Amino acid sequence: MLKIEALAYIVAETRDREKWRVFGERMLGMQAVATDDGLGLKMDARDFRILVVDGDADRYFASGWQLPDGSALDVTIAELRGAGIEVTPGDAALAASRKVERIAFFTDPAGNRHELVCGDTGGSTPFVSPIGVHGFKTGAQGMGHTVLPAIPFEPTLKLFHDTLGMGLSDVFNFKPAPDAPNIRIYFLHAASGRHHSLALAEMPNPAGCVHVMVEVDRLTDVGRAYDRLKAEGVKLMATLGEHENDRMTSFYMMTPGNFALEYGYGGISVEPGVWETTQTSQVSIWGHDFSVGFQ
Ligand SMILES: Cc1ccc(O)c(O)c1CC[C@@H]1C(=O)CC[C@]2(C)C(=O)CC[C@@H]12
Ligand SMILES: [Fe+2]
Repeated sequence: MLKIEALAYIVAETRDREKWRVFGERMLGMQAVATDDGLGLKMDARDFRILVVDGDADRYFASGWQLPDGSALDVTIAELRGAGIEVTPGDAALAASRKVERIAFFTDPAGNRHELVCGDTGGSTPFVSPIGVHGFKTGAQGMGHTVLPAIPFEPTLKLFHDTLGMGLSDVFNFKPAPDAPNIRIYFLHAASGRHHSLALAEMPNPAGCVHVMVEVDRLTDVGRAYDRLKAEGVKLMATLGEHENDRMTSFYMMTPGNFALEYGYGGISVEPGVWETTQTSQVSIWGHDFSVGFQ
């Protein structure tokens, strides 16, 4: 049974918090806040949606998944254990770090760390962007989506689709070159109906994440962010474009965590249990030139 509501937060590890602070405020337009054990980037009333903690590498660390309450968390833990996944209850220090009532974590077959959480113990001060971004589209649909490396693909998909019950919104058999083998990218929704909260990509990634997507509530703020790239010295990974599957208008940039971030507007929602899986035939209906990322 699908209990996961949304991607609540992501955690990155860093050797240089200051780089993330400048990137978060000046490039993304989020609010930097000091937390007990890291740097938080605030996108809405929640204390943070991106948490940056100290580590010995600059990479993605974990995905935080929202459960509605403690009993949903217990059920989800039991389902994972029933499928042979080892789940560890988090202690009070970990719950305090993430500002949640309860937390448990597990590693998927591809080696990605996931945190299951319920309850928000942080504050609820309104979001005010330091550079005038109007707002991020979060709420019940969470902070956005994450695309994780998924090799081996089948058991990783099985965990999220069969065991956790996330719905398959769209499947993509991506051909990087005309004669190259297919790379599967499968897009999964949670209960709140964001077109995808998670995508599993059949490709390795040394930083632990292919990209994270955040959505603003005005197209103007995507355009303004695009304009800021050069001044902030941020590397463009894909030009502006609109995806065929979720109709998101976005561009991609590199983060201080060595994974990409998609900054978008206007993605569609799906109705869980009703939506029938689509098969996308192209990355985008216009734009999204990924070749710039390799220059
Ligand atoms: C195809 C697609 C639909 C909706 C999305 O939100 C979305 O991020 C994507 C693109 C996924 C994918 C990626 O992130 C890594 C680089 C990829 C493999 C490409 O080179 C094209 C498609 C890209
Ligand atoms: Fe994306």
